[in-house]
Parts: sequence; structure tokens; C-alpha cells
Amino acid sequence: MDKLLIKDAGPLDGSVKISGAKNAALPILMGSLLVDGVTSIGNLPHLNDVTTTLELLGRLGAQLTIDDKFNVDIDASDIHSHEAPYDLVKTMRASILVLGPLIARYGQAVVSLPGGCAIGARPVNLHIEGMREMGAEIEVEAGYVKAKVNGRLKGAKIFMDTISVGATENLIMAATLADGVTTIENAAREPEVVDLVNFLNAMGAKISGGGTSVITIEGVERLHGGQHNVQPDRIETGTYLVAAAITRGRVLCKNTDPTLLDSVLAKLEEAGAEIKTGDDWIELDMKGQRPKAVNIKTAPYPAFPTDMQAQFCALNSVAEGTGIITETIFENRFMHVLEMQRMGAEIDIEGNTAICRGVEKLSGAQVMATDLRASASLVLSGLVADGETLVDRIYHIDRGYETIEEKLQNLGASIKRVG
Ligand SMILES: CC(=O)N[C@H]1[C@@H](OP(=O)(O)OP(=O)(O)OC[C@H]2O[C@@H](n3ccc(=O)[nH]c3=O)[C@H](O)[C@@H]2O)O[C@H](CO)[C@@H](O)[C@@H]1O
Ligand SMILES: C=C(OP(=O)(O)O)C(=O)O
Repeated sequence: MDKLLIKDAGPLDGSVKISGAKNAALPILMGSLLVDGVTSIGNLPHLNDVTTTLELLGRLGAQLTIDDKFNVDIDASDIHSHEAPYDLVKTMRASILVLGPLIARYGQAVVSLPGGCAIGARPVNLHIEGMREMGAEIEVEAGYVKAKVNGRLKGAKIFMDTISVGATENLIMAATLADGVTTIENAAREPEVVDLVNFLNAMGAKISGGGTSVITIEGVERLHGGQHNVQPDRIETGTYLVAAAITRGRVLCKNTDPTLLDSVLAKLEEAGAEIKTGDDWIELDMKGQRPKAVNIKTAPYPAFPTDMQAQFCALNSVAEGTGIITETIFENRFMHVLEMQRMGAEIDIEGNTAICRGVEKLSGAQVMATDLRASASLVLSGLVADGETLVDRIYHIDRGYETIEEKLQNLGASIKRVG
């Protein structure tokens, strides 16, 4: 199994091209199932989750054409299966997002329950309840969600008692082809929801309110083909900015969108970074200074993203002072802390809070990645640890970071993939 071997090579310095967002690409690819025609998608990140999604679409019967720049054309007019099987779904929780498109367009869907994962339970009750309100008959049986509807789904007024990115996306997709108007209240406002809405509207959907907590979808009879480029990955961007900050270096992130990272940039400035932005770039310069510890509380967008929490744990672990990190989205998202403690980090966990007392230096160790962002935080820790850090189980990191070792090497890091 591949591992990443990392040594401290001093401050990072250089530029990095940010990839398309995994969390926008996945719902958009699933959304292509709604389209009556050819969907062309550009700026797709080359990631295991994207490959798994393409495999899922292929198994359902979609015709895929992929060019050498990883632009993908999808023709879902000849779907012959409506089942997302466990062997694919278990590797990628976003697979549940086929439910909305399949039931809306084909009136039936059988989707394996995604199950929990290292970060928490990850239930899908909001997805199921919302679709039931739109008239779907849904049973959960033997680990599968089995859904059907006679004719079209019906527009409904849906209130979500918890803000969920995935449920908002699934229900938007289901409502796109429904008969009548659907409103989703307490909807997620994440930029990835907005990218999905922009994609669907470009294909003829009638959706308003994307990026606000009330989304209105006027159902249409069909979507037509078209082209869409996936938005830049704000979490990948944030991770490279933390890599610059933790190594006291300077990094220019290109092909990104600073407007998606307000909460993260504010915290990096509080940590002492100088930040400059342009339309599609962000430059962070620490000017050789040690970062200052920051307090963080994760919450739905526009607040601080849970997907950046582990990286800021790494930053706080070598910062000046004490930073308190509160995780409010997932109940078990501190697995990286246990591994960082093995590298000499002084972090105590109390319930959903991690109290990080910055140390001067971490020490390299063999550590185990438990989930995607935990892996990223261990790589960041390795960049500032004495000796060698060997991060095991990096298949997690390959779910979300395109060629991470090449990108970091280009910034001057000492990192290589070993068998
Ligand atoms: C592929 C993708 O986009 N993944 C992101 C998405 O995951 P995902 O869409 O799975 O996360 P949700 O926004 O749904 O989860 C938020 C909270 O809602 C709860 N919940 C969710 C659904 C449900 O039916 N019932 C329920 O109680 C979850 O347990 C969690 O506590 O948003 C998360 C929160 O920003 C991010 O960390 C993930 O990177
Ligand atoms: C938790 C994440 O992804 P997923 O929802 O795909 O597990 C993530 O991107 O950090």
C-alpha cells in the first residue's frame, strides 16, 4: 500500500495550480443523469472519487467520452440500470447523490446505504424524508434504499431541521424534474450547492436562491445538454495556504476563487499571514514568522468549514500560544489529533473541543491516515517535523488531493510516494 514519506525542507516557496472541487464535481456528475442530451464537464479533478463516480455512471448505462484533458462528455439517455451497488458506494459516501436524479428521471432507484465513516455516522434521513415529501415511496431494506414513484415527483415544501449539503443537493436534483414548485428551507449555502445550481440552470432547470437558505425549484419537463466547468476547490486551496503558513513560507494559489474562502483567509490573517488576492489567485506570505495559534469553530457555510479543521489543528500544533478548536458538524472528527500526539503535538480533546498548545517543533513518526482531511493534516505536520514522517493509508488523500506530492514538491517540499 502506498505511503507518503516527508521530511522538513524549510519554508515552502512557489505557486500551485488549484484543481476543480471534488465536492462540486461529484453532485454535478450525478446531475448529468437528469440531462436529456450530452453533458460536457470541464475542470474535473483527477481523483479517485471522480473515477468512482464515472464508473458508477458507466455501470448505470451512461455513455462516457473522456479526452486527454479529462473533459468528460456524458450521455445518460440510455440508462439500463437504476442500482448503485455496495461495492462502489462503500468507498464514497457521495454515491447517495444518485438517488435524486434516478428517481426524478426514471421513477426508480436502488442505492446502497453509504454507512458511517471515520468522521461520524453520516445518516441520510433528510435525503429520504425530503423525497418522500415529494411523493416517492421509499423503503430501506437489507442495507439498500429502494425508491420508486408513479409518474413524476411532485413539488413540495421541505424544511430541513439540520443543514445538510448532500441532502440539499439531492433534493434540488429530485425537484428539478418534478411536477410543480419545491422550496427547500434551511438549505445549505455552501459554494458547491451554488455550482450545482448553476450547472442545472445552464441545462434548463429553473432554480433560484442558490447560496441562500431558501431554494426554490420550479420543476421542468426535461433538461437539455450543455457544458459546465467545475468551480475551484476551496478546501484544496485552503490546505496549500496552511502549508505555506505552517512552514513560514510563501505560496501563490492560482486558478482559485478567493471569494469562497472568507472564513479561512480571516483565520490565516489572524495567525499572522500576509494575504493578497486577485480575481483567481491568493498569495499567502508568512515572511518567515511563526504562526500564532487561532481559535476555530466549524459550522455550515459561510462559517469555518469542517473540511479545514484538521489542517488548522496541524497549524496550531506548532503555533505560538494556545488555540481552541470546536467541531460542531461531525462527532468524531479528531482522529488526526491522536496521530499528531504521536508526533509530539500537545493537544487535548474534551468532547467536541481540541485544545492545542503550540510546540516549537514536531518530531517525525510513522502515522496512519484515517480520513481525507486527517491525511492532509498529517502531511502538513510532516512538513515541519524533525526527521522522517511516514503517512500510511494514503488512499484517503487520493480521494481529495490531485497529485499532492508533485504539487508540494514544486513548492520545495521533501515528499515522495513509497510502496
Ligand atoms: C461530497 C461532499 O460534498 N462532502 C461534504 C459534505 O458531506 P455531506 O453532504 O455528507 O455532509 P452533510 O452536510 O450532509 O452533513 C452535515 C451534518 O448533517 C447531518 N446529517 C446529514 C444528512 C442527513 O440526512 N442527516 C443528518 O443528520 C450529518 O450527520 C452532519 O452532522 O458536507 C460536509 C459538511 O460540510 C463536508 O464535510 C463534506 O466534505
Ligand atoms: C468528508 C469529506 O468528503 P466525503 O463527504 O466525500 O467523505 C471531505 O471532503 O472532507
